[in-house]
Amino acid sequence: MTSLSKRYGSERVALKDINLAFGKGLFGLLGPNGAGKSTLMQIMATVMPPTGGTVEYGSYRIGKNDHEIRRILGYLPQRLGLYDKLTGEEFLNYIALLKGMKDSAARRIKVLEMLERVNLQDKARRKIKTYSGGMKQRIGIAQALIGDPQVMIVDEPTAGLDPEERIRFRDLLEELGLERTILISTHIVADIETSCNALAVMNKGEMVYQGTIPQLLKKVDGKVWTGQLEEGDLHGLVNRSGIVSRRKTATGYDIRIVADACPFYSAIPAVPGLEDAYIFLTGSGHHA
Ligand SMILES: Nc1ncnc2c1ncn2[C@@H]1O[C@H](COP(=O)(O)OP(=O)(O)OP(=O)(O)O)[C@@H](O)[C@H]1O
Repeated sequence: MTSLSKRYGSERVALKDINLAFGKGLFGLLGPNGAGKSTLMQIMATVMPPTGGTVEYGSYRIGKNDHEIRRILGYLPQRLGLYDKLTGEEFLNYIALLKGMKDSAARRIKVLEMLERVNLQDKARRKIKTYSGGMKQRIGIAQALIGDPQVMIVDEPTAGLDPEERIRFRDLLEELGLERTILISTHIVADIETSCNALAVMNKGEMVYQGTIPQLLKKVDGKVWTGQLEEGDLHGLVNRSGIVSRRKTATGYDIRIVADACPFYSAIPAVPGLEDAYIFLTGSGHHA
């Protein structure tokens, strides 16, 4: 994508001059709420036109070849309207029909294959309203997979999932990423830390980083500190938006913070992690 931009009305700029490229595998799009991730994904999924710039899938271009693009694309939006009264199997059958699979026998085979792929074959005949959050997300992935897309766009898929479901879902995406391009957006660093090699970080409509995780970690080398602060000293801290974590102790706080120089007298350098780099780029730390 080249020089992509999006304005809502005349005032709100949701995307500013975004340039991004990706190949096969899992690609993470990380950013705080309101960064513009959903806007970017909706444009990529041909759901909404950009105000400027271009998006290309090989030789196809958004706005010109939308029909062709939709055939190679699977999309799981942030809020997928699921038909609660349908069973998982009925829902997938309906989506397959919408995607143009007219032959009912072929459709049935496809639906069963998808249910197995996301490990919901045992729940196929249960109504979606009885599904857990994780199961709903997996049926969401199954619907996106019908048509065997080369590219999948998955918007904040782990929101509202418990830790166990989150890991299971991450494993599923990792497996699916072996065969195709998957773009996954999240504001939770742990969602992409172990599974994505390449990532982009967005903040306030701008792309503030694009590259690999090891390259990103190098940016914060020597800038991460840990130490204890007395209760009253916390508010005197200059770079509070750099606070990565803050844990209350009997006498004050255990602090982890990103700062160019030693932020307080007892702070010692720490080995950087992705969360530190994310706070460094977006300044979305725990404002004390
Ligand atoms: N339909 C809309 N009309 C006006 N402004 C919008 C619209 N949709 C999004 N925005 C604004 O555009 C900006 C980017 O929103 P977007 O939903 O793309 O961010 P996000 O990174 O996906 O965050 P979230 O995870 O909270 O959805 C925000 O300031 C948001 O308020």
